[in-house]
Parts: sequence; C-alpha cells; structure tokens
Amino acid sequence: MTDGSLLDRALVRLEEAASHLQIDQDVIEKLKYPRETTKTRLLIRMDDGSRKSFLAWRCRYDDTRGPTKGGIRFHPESTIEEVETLAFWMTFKCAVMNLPYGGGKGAVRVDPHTLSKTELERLSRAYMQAFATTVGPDRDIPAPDVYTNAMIMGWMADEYNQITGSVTPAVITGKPIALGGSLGRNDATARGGFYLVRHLAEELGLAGSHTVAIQGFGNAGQFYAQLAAADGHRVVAVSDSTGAIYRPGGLDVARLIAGKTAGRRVTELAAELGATIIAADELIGVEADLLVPAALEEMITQANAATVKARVVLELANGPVTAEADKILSERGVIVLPDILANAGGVTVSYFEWVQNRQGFYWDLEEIHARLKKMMEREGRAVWDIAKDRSVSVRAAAYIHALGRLSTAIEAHGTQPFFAG
Ligand SMILES: NC(=O)C1=CN([C@@H]2O[C@H](COP(=O)(O)OP(=O)(O)OC[C@H]3O[C@@H](n4cnc5c(N)ncnc54)[C@H](O)[C@@H]3O)[C@@H](O)[C@H]2O)C=CC1
Ligand SMILES: O=C(O)CCC(=O)C(=O)O
Repeated sequence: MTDGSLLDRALVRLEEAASHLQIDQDVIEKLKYPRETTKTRLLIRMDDGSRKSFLAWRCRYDDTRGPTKGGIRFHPESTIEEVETLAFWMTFKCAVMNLPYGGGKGAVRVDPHTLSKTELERLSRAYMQAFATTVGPDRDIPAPDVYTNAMIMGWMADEYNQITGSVTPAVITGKPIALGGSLGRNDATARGGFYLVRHLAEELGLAGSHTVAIQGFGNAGQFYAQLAAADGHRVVAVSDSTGAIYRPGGLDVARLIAGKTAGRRVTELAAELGATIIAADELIGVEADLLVPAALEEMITQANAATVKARVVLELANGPVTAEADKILSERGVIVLPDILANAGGVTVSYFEWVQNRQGFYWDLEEIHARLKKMMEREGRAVWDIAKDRSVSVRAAAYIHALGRLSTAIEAHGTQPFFAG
C-alpha cells in the first residue's frame, strides 16, 4: 500500500495521460472528482426475525459521454473510496471502448456468503429501493461485479419494475436470459481479454501454446481458464480467496470449475487434481507465460512485482497492479494489458444487452461474439499503436486513447457548470 487514497493513486494515471496531450485544465479538473456519490443504509429483515443494516453506495462519476454504467459489488471490505475509484475506472473503460456511457459503480458492505438466499434477495431489492431514482436506462445502468450475479440483477430489475410500474429491462444488465439478459454476457469479461491476447499474440510473444496463472477463480477467472484451455493453453495455477494451487503440467479446468460450482475451495481440489497447494501470494510468481489477476485491487505491488515471471499480465480485475508495481514490471520487460482495456469485454456485452433491450430485438450468440471480437481488436490495436508510436506503456496508451475521447466530449458540452458531489 502506498501514499494517498485509492482514488489519488488511480488519478496518477490521468495525470500521466494528460502530460501526453494538449488538454484543457478544466477537463482534468472535471475528471478528478466524482460527480455524485450517494450513501445509504439498507435495513433488511433477517430470516431469524432480527433486523440488520448494511452500508451501500452508488457513484455516478462522470456522465459526459452518456448515462453512467458500472457494476454493483457485494463485499465485506467495500468502502466509498473503492466505489468512487471503480467508477473512475469505468469512466475511462467506456471511453476506451467508445461506448456511449460515462462511469458509475455501486457496492454494499456485506459478505454475501453469510446470507441465506432469501436474505440476499431482500438485500438486493433494498438496494434497488434505495437507488431507484439514481438509476434508470438513460441515467445510470448497474450490472454485476464481485460477489453479485445474474440472479441478483434479476431481482433488482424486478424491483425497479415494481417501483416504476413499468417493464424496463434496460435499467440493469447482466440479467438472466429469461428477463432480457444477453447471450454471451456470462463469459464476456474473460472473452474480451481472450480476444485481446489472441489478437496481439505475436507482439506479446504469446503466439502458440502458452501457460497461464490465474488469480481469482470467479466469473472472470473461471471463464478465462475455460477459454484458454479450449484454445490449447495450459492453466498451471489458480487461486481463490482461501488459497492457491499449482500444477506445472496443467490443471484439469473442467474438474476445477465443477468443483468450484459445487461450493469447494480450490485448495480442497488439489489432491484429486494432482496439484500442489501454494501460498496465495506465490501464485503471482509461478512459472507461467501469462499472469491473469482476476480478483481485487492492488494485488501486484512493490512487495511482489519483482517475483513475476510471466512476460504478460492481463488485468481482468480492476486495478490489480499498483503504479509502483507497474514501474517494476516495465523495467523487467513485462507487458501489462491494463484493466480499462483488458476487462472491457464485460461492459461491452452489457452495452449490447442494453441495446437489445431498447430495440426489443435479440441477437444470436455468433453475432455477440463477432461484435465483441471486432471491438476488442479495433480498440486494442488502437491502444497498442499509441503505445508504440509514443513509446509509452500500454496502460498510458489506453488512458491517452480514452482521455482524447473524454476531453472532446467535455469540451463539446461547453461551459455549462457541473456539480461535483
Ligand atoms: N464480472 C464482470 O463482468 C467484471 C468483473 N471485473 C473485475 O474482475 C474481478 C473479479 O470479478 P468477478 O470474477 O466478477 O467476481 P466473482 O465474485 O465472480 O469472483 C471473485 C473471485 O476472486 C476471488 N478472490 C477474492 N479475494 C481474493 C484474493 N485475495 N486472492 C485471490 N482470489 C480472491 C474469489 O474467491 C472469487 O473466486 C473484479 O476486480 C471485478 O471488478 C471487471 C469487469 C467486468
Ligand atoms: O457490465 C457492466 O456494465 C459493468 C461491469 C463492471 O463493473 C466493470 O467493468 O468493472
């Protein structure tokens, strides 16, 4: 952990990108602060009849390029600062991909694993009751993030419809297919990263079969493992919040996923998969060509960056590499494909879901995959070219790419006052 808040540390990337562009200072001033963050307490009835309250937030960081968009996280350590930083990253992610959105994010401070299904449903519905006037298909569109999923999005969509007396599927994305969810949203985050790596494989030195280590084995991590294994690569290490396992010859991904789906920890699967249990942090330094952080922020830091052996880091998580770690990795020739590009497949297919909801006409899976691939390749190539032309990191290039679009939009809005919360 380094100085300043998580948002201060994230803003370093904005300042770096700004130094490469002729940007009006007003643009930077606008992007340095969240436009609006609402905090509330959700009071829900527990199954034993008691009442319990949970802190909850929704941040609309910047809506210059369109309604704010971003997931809702349920995590015991969520903070307002984390929500605002995640919303800042969403602002840049949507701009990198040229999606017609600004950035937002939400969270509830809760460990959802301690709740029964009915308590979880009451909490999800309470979140939507609290933020029903914040969200809206033209205002702010939530989606899943850590420890939330399609079922929770379905409850929230249903609650919104009951409150407004309408059927408005475009208010939230990542819904169950039966409620207007899009085909292909489930694996979109991983698939976007997978398309990016495949497109840049030659440049990254990853052409042909390679080995992969994945930190975090949830939505993003599991689907990445599945896609990589199906493409002939070896997944040699994975971790979850309780530990990590390693097998240089490759793990049986199908059995791993089946085990996790049955509620087991990765370490509980080690023996039957012929894998060794290693310390969670050791996963960062295992022998693998590609390291995929797919858990939480600030996992690769000054303290462990020098142990990374991979030649490429694909950030499926948001903010997994600190600025100090970035520097160490860059000095060691490790290429980092940054979160605002690498994990943008999720929000891109969320955008497709919103478009389909609004037009009332649904695409087949081939069309979703083809559109996602095209967009990841187009924006990925543009970012890569900026990195080469300007001799900057891929992260700096992604911020430059996004900031160009954001500043054009902010300037096009003119001198109207804006309000920062
Ligand atoms: N789900 C989505 O569509 C998107 C997710 N992301 C980001 O991807 C990351 C993962 O999100 P999801 O896969 O959706 O969450 P998830 O809730 O499905 O899975 C999270 C996984 O991380 C593991 N984990 C938690 N703490 C850990 C730790 N300290 N060490 C190792 N593993 C740990 C959990 O055990 C779980 O396996 C987050 O940073 C999220 O913001 C980014 C874009 C879209
Ligand atoms: O799918 C979305 O709208 C947002 C996903 C998200 O929260 C993220 O990309 O971090």
